[in-house]
Amino acid sequence: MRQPAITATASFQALESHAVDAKHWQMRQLFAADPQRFPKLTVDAAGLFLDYSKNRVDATTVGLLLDLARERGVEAQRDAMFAGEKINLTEHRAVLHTALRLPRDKALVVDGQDVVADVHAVLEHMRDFSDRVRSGAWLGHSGKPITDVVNIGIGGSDLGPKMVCLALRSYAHPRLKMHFVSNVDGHDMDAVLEQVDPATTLFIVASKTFVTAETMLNAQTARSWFLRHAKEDDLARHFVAVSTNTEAVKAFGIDPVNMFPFWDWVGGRYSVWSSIGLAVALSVGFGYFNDFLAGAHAMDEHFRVAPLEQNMPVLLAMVGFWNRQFLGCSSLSIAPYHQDLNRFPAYLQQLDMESNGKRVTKGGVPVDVPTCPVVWGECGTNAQHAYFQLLHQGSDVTPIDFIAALRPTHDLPGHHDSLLANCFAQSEAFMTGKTGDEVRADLRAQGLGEVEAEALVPHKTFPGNRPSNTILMDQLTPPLLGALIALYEHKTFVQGVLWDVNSFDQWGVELGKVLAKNIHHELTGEIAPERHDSSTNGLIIMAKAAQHI
Ligand SMILES: O=P(O)(O)OC[C@H]1O[C@H](O)[C@H](O)[C@@H](O)[C@@H]1O
Repeated sequence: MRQPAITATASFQALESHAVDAKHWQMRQLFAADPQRFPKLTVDAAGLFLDYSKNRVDATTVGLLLDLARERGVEAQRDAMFAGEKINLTEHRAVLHTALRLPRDKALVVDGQDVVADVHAVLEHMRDFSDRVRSGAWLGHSGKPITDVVNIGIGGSDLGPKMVCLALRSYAHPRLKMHFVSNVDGHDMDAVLEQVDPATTLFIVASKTFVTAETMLNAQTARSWFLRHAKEDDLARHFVAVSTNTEAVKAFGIDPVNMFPFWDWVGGRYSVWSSIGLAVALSVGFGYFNDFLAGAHAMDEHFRVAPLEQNMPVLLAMVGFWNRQFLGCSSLSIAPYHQDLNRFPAYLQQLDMESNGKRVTKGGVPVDVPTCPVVWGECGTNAQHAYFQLLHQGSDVTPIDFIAALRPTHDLPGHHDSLLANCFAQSEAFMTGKTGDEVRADLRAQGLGEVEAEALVPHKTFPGNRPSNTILMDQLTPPLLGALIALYEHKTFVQGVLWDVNSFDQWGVELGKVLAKNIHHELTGEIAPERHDSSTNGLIIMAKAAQHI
């Protein structure tokens, strides 16, 4: 059913009127006026805690935002996704990453097929394989156990497994070193190959389509390198594939016995829960991988049944929408105060920006409001010493999601309190800021004269009133990491529903791929690069000239 333009809905218009004043509210005053603000604007789900009280919202704002969620059909569309309806309209596909984490005793029939049974059959294969590699029963061609695993994939076939392996570092198998090669830039592969021994290395070629140019070239390079040290017959002990494309896997020379399938209803950026997570299962073991799935399932169940007022993904999405729409925030910064979540901002970039980086509705007309903000970030406290300056005093307001674990997974004394102190202090500073009068008083107390003090006041003033969310968990465990990722998946889904975009295609990546193929022919062949604009022609000519030096 075609949705009306969002600006034409009654709830959006009610929000617009409310925002006239509300967007100027001072959070300092909101906190001072209501001692219950923290308990009112916080929520628990699946082991996670979300504090969204440091946003320019109150209970009325949240109520109006939830009216909008209802009017846009978030609940019905959520149910359609969970039921396996083909909500990815431009590709005529269901969207069922949630089915990848359904327990074995559930059933979900899509196109006459029980997908839960299919999922668990592949999970069994992953369990068996990962157990054998981890125990040392799976041997390389010279009879030695595997010591290094190289995941070759890009986008969703890289960011998920890489981020999760890093995040669950403290659960990793001591013998297995994980490597990830994604870039077509040979330096990426080169840096890994120089560290590994062909006799003890397992390559996972991970690609949903098994046609992605970067992955295919990297896989061929790995294969040629391997065959310089071993025989064709040895390949089966060192190369496995993860894909939906059995024919292409066979054509590459990987025995389908060593292939871990998944399905077209799993989007690349939602695929870490599928066999794309094989690297994770190898690193942390199948038991923890299962716990990771269970944590995501707990968040799924919360998202599916919790009333919108207590629904964490919905609240996170709606507050994000408020900031984007009414405060004009065009970017969102992710600040994990956990070094093991180092790759989480990069993971969220693909999840959010590839899903909702769209400008037309499902019906093909322009969305009449701004859509997905730019998502970016870095771990705290490092980020504080790099770009937090701009977040505190720059001319744009950038909301921040702080993410932290209350307890560390290391036992080094003295670090964790300092980390958390910084995390909480930053959200406090973004909210309260520091007024000119406060700066003035400080400077005078330090003994500065009036002229000198006045000259410094504007530079040392913090506007404050800058929004942030804080997401806390007990420890970064497999289930809580699963819940965290699922939280953001569903947040992305809800925002896609508001904007009425298809969050599950990514046509925007295609044009560059086609043009790169053309230019590649020109760089490597005799074709004169004169079909382009003068800039592109000029760059191609420079590259060709340099290669002939
Ligand atoms: O897994 P693959 O089929 O190799 O795709 C890898 C990636 O490349 C594509 O260009 C898409 O933009 C991503 O959504 C996808 O995750």
